[in-house]
Amino acid sequence: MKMRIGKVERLILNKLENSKLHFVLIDPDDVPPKTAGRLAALCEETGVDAIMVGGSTGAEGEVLDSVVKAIKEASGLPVILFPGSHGGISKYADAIFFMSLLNSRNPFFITGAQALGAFTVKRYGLEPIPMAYIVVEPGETVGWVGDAKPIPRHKPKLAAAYALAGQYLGMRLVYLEAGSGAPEPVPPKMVKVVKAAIDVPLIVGGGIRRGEQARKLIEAGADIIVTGTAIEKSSSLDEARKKLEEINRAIKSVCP
Ligand SMILES: CC(C)=CCC/C(C)=C/CC/C(C)=C/CC/C(C)=C/COP(=O)(O)OP(=O)(O)O
Ligand SMILES: O=P(O)(O)OC[C@@H](O)CO
Ligand SMILES: [Mg+2]
Repeated sequence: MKMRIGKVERLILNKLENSKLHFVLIDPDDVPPKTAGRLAALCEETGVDAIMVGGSTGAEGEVLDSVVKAIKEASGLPVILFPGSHGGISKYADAIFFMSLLNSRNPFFITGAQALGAFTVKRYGLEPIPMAYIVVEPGETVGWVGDAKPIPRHKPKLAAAYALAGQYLGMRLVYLEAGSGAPEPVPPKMVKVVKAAIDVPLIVGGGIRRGEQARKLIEAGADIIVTGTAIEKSSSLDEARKKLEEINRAIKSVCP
């Protein structure tokens, strides 16, 4: 049997040779297809590297499909599913973060949803990208829904231990999540300690609203920054453009 790295993962790895990356999360529960398409086009224009689609609640079925389709029609960016369960799978996407919430108390979020979704991913020909998902305080909706035991903000070594365990289990990405809409992002000190422990790329998301925060996280060792709320909640497309430009500039200003 030959295990192959897929197209989207290869693209991410190639891009990481030259710069740090910015992914934007669109939640189909909050953003209708037309707006999702407009935001995706804006993301492409301003230099965002990929679009993630998902949500803890309600991002399933027709609602999910129509948002993924609208994004694919409006932009050439890779669309990566960010599922809250096996319900969050759409055949119109390019890839899926095949994630395990390593610090959940509930086996459903560690291996259960994955088993229930595995054959759907295969049938749709989606590219699975194995990812260790670690929820840090406060964790917000995903911490509650995913029944996480959130990593205390002042215990970076605990996060590093989960991250390294994820790598040793074969996961090719690590995602540190403070929770969508968190008042503060994951502490840069924690990012630094996690990065020093692992060899796979590190994604950081949750509560990142300003370029300055993104820059500090990148300087601490993040490879990919995820923003959702900051873009989603912009009052107009013009505001969203300014936000995207501010955060992209901050991310790309740090040399790899
Ligand atoms: C790989 C497969 C098939 C399933 C994985 C299932 C797992 C492990 C999910 C982890 C737990 C979970 C509920 C993740 C959801 C992550 C996500 C899409 C967060 C987006 O933000 P929201 O939590 O929707 O925030 P708001 O409600 O504030 O928008
Ligand atoms: O909405 P925000 O706070 O940007 O968080 C994005 C992402 O990390 C959620 O999974
Ligand atoms: Mg949501």
